[in-house]
Amino acid sequence: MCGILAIVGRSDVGAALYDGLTVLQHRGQDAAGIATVDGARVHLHKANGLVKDVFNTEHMSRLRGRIGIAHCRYPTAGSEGADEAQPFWVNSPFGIALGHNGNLVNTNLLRKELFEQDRRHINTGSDSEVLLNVFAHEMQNSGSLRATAEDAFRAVSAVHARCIGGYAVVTLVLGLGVVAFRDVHGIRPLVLGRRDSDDGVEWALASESVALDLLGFKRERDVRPGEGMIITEQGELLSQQCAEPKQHAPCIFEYVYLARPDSMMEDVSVYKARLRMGEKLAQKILHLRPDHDIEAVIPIPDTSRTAALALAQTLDVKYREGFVKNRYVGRTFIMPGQSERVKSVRRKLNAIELEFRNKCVLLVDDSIVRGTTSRQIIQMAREAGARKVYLASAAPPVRHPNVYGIDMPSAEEFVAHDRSEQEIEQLIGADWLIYQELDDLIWSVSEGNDDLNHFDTSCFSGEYITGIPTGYFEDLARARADHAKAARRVSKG
Ligand SMILES: O=P(O)(O)OC[C@H]1O[C@H](OP(=O)(O)OP(=O)(O)O)[C@H](O)[C@@H]1O
Ligand SMILES: NC(=O)CC[C@H](N)C(=O)O
Ligand SMILES: [Mg+2]
Repeated sequence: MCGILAIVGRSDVGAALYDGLTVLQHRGQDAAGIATVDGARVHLHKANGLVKDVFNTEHMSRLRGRIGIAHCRYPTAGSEGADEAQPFWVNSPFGIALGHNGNLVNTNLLRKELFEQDRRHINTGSDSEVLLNVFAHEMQNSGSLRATAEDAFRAVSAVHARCIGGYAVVTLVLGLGVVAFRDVHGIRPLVLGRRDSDDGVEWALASESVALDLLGFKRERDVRPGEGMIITEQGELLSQQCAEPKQHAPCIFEYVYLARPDSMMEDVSVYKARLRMGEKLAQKILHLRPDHDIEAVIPIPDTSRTAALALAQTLDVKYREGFVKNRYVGRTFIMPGQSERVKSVRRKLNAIELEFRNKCVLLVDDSIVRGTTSRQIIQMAREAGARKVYLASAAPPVRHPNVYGIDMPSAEEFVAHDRSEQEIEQLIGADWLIYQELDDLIWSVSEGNDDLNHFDTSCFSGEYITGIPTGYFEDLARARADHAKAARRVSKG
C-alpha cells in the first residue's frame, strides 16, 4: 500500500512533497521518489530506502517547480529494485510521470497488449509501469499536439476499461497539470485538499489526509471511484466521472492496519473505527466468557493500541503498556523477507517484566497475518512471567491473498491458512485466541459513514470484487512468495 501525493502550488513544492512523504512513510518503506515540473522540464529523483535517506540537500535543490508528485513504495509486483521505484516516467506523449498505489491483476494481458498492439516496451516487472504505459498510450491516441483535459478524461476512461485491480494514481502531464484517478471500486484511497494562499488556491491529493494536515491543506473530499480529476497548471480543478458507477468497496484493511489513526478515509476517522473494533472485540469476549480472568489488557505496539484501549475500557480491565517499541525500527509486516521480519520483532519490542509477572494478560493485535509477531510476543510475555497469555485480534483470520496493493501473495504463508482457530491458538502458543467477527469489523468502519456499507474484505472472506483472471493466484504466489523473493535476492548476489 504505497503512499502517493501530488501538489499544484503557487511556489516551489519540492520541500512540501518531501514533508508529506515523511508522514506517508508507514505505507511504504522500500523506496521513495519525487518528480516536479519546472517550466518545460521534469526533475525526478528516486531510490531505494526511507524518505530521509533517499533525498539529500542537493537532490532537493534540483527538485524545483510548483507542481509535483511523490511516492513511497511497498512492492507488490516485480522486484524490490531501485529501477521499480516510483514515480515512473515516459517522455512520449507530452512527458508523463506516474505514482501508483495498488496492484493490477491483469498485468500479464496488458503487457502483451502493450507490446503487440500498442508497440510499447515495458522495461521492468512493475504493474505500475504497465499502468503508466496504458495511460500514455491512450493519451497518445488523441493525436493532440498539446495535452488537453478532454484527452486526459478519455485516457482515464480507457484505463478504467482496460485495467483490472486496485489503483489510486497521481500523474504529471507536461503542459496540462496533475491528472489523478481511482479504480472503479475505490479500493485504494485518495483524498483531495485545498489551501488558499495569497497568490491563489493550491491543491493537494494524498493517500491519507494526514499528509494534508501536515501541509496545511483542508480536506475537501475523497476522489470518487472511477472519477478522473485534473488540476491544471493554472490551478483549475476539473472533474469527470470516467466509468459507470460500480459497487464502492474501499479496502477494509486500511482501517485495520495500513492507515495512520489520525487519517480520515471516506469520511471515517480511522482512529474511531479502531476504537469501535476494540469495543466489539470486548463484547465478544464478554459474551464467550462473562467471568473471564483477564487482569490486564496489553497492546502489541504500534497499531493495535487504539483498539486495545477501547477493549480494556469496555471490559473494565486495566490497560497496560507491557511492550516498549524501539522507535527506530520500522513496520515489520511490510518488510520484504520473513527472516528480516522475525528478527525485527525482537529488535522492535521489549517487555516490561513487571506488567506480566504472575498475571493473566490479554495481548491485543490489530491483525494476525503470518503469525510472526504473535508467536514471538506470546513467548516474550511468558518469559516475562505471565501466568496466562490470551491473544485477541481486532481483525478476523487472514486466510486469502490480497491482490489489490498489500503484499500478501501466498495463502500458504498465513498462519490461519487451512487451520481452525483452535489449531492457530496451539501453534502460536496462546492460552486463548479470540478473533474479531467479520460483520463486527465491517460495522466498526461503516458506523462512521452512513453511505458506506460495502468493503473489499478479500483477505478475510476470499471475495474479490474485481473478479480475478484464471491462473493469477498461482502466478502471484510463484512470483512473490517469500521463498521466491529470497531466491531473487540470492541470484542477485
Ligand atoms: O502476523 P504478522 O505477520 O506478524 O503480521 C501482523 C503484525 O504486523 C503488523 O505490525 P507492524 O510491526 O508491521 O507495524 P505496527 O508497528 O504499525 O504495528 C501488525 O500490526 C501486526 O502486529
Ligand atoms: N503497495 C503498492 O501500492 C505497490 C504499487 C505497485 N504495485 C508496486 O509494486 O510498486
Ligand atoms: Mg503491529
